[in-house]
Amino acid sequence: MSELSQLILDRIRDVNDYPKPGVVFKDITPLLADPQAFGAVVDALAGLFPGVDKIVGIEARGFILAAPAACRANAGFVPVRKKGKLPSATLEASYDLEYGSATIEVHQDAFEPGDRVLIVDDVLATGGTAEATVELIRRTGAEVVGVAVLMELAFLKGRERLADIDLRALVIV
Ligand SMILES: O=P(O)(O)OC[C@H]1O[C@H](OP(=O)(O)OP(=O)(O)O)[C@H](O)[C@@H]1O
Ligand SMILES: Nc1ncnc2[nH]cnc12
Repeated sequence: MSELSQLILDRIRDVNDYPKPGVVFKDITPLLADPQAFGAVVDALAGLFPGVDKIVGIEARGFILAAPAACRANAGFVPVRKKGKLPSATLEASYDLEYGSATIEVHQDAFEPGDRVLIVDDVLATGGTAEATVELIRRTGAEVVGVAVLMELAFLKGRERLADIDLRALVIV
């Protein structure tokens, strides 16, 4: 196992039965509290897909990783937010995730024509959130070059829902 993988795994805490019975929640707050680990993760995410124009972060935990990664990669940051939070005209998509359902939005004018876009999030579980985000970005006319996550929960098979996407995870459990 790589040094980075170990650094990450040692700083993600399992919380049983949160937010619902049966769910093992991957709590990234210990990792975020460690500046060396946080910095290494941001650097790694920013380096996975060189040359992207925009990095999209998904509210809320995705913002924590995607915004510094965008800065580091010299790319623009675009927020995908839960419904009702973006002030200008939006596109929206609804989806199910491991423990619920939600509707997300992006500003219609968030991308330039032909923008190459990377989606960054903390956890890929069922893949519902990432799949809906890919759909949203494609509807704007921009190109999704990949999805980069800190942690993939392989047993939930989210990767199968993103068959046409270059999906990279810093750790897979
Ligand atoms: O692969 P999926 O089953 O779709 O689950 C993954 C999503 O779930 C979490 O977000 P959540 O909606 O809990 O929002 P939060 O970031 O505000 O905690 C996580 O940050 C991912 O975005
Ligand atoms: N098990 C889990 N832990 C943390 N975030 C998640 N998002 C979806 N499933 C999750």
